[in-house]
Amino acid sequence: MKVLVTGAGGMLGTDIMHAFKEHNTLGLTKPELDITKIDQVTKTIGQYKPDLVINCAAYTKVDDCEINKDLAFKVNALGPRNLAIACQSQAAAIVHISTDYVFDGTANRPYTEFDSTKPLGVYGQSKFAGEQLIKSLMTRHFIIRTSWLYGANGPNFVETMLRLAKEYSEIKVVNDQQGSPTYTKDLAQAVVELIKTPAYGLYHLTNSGNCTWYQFAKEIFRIEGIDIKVNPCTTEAFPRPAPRPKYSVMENYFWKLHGRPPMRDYKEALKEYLDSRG
Ligand SMILES: NC(=O)C1=CN([C@@H]2O[C@H](COP(=O)(O)OP(=O)(O)OC[C@H]3O[C@@H](n4cnc5c(N)ncnc54)[C@H](O)[C@@H]3O)[C@@H](O)[C@H]2O)C=CC1
Repeated sequence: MKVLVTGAGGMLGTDIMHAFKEHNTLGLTKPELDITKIDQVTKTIGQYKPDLVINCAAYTKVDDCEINKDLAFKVNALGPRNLAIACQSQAAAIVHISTDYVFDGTANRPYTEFDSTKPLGVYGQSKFAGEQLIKSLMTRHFIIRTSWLYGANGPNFVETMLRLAKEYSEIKVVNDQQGSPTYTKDLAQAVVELIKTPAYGLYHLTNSGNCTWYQFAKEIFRIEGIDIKVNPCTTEAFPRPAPRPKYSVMENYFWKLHGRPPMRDYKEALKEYLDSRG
């Protein structure tokens, strides 16, 4: 299968490239293909003629999106639209990555793919607009909502905690936001499995289990044997420009209905990630 990966230099994009190395895969970074430029997108996809495009490109700085609203919608909504138009005209399928931030976090049980969305901030709004544009412009789409990503190839929460532990003997971490940390390597492997069938549609895909950021930090330090005092705090005590959902655990319901075993527990995935850092 001929595959084209956008945002191939990003955290998930790099692991997607590894996972798809058995395929005939071309990865393009932002300087090589800017998804906001419709002419570039249609030309590149028209020339390469992929069977599948995997869109890992996004404007992911959640707080910056609040200030740079136009850029957020350009990259996260019009970018996927451009890809959808080009894919549709070349009869290519698309995998598009979306986010738990499409939810407002007021649920008291894991969100399924059937639940209503209500993004709280610009990032979530722009990502949701991207989902809608893809859905309305092409049928052969896999839209994957994932959450709390970490992996070898980008700044992430795990690396931030390990850095802070070198600088401080005591830190505070938010304990009233709950989600499912997900290892980019596991997500990339799940994408490999998913695209084997034409079971198009919307999927929630995360590692199993859930925690607060505070509990996630405690688990990182436990596995690493790091002695640091971690104090739980509220979101209000740690103000950020963009609002975050308090609860964004997602049931991987369609994945389950599709007959797939749950992705492994986040603690097991986290241990493998930490061990791989040496
Ligand atoms: N990091 C996280 O915790 C989560 C991420 N996601 C989604 O997962 C996907 C991958 O995210 P990450 O790998 O973490 O992000 P990342 O920021 O590491 O990678 C995104 C890549 O997109 C590229 N990019 C930005 N604007 C572009 C443009 N106009 N054209 C082409 N490329 C462009 C960047 O250069 C970067 O390499 C994104 O769709 C993101 O919204 C979803 C949930 C959680």
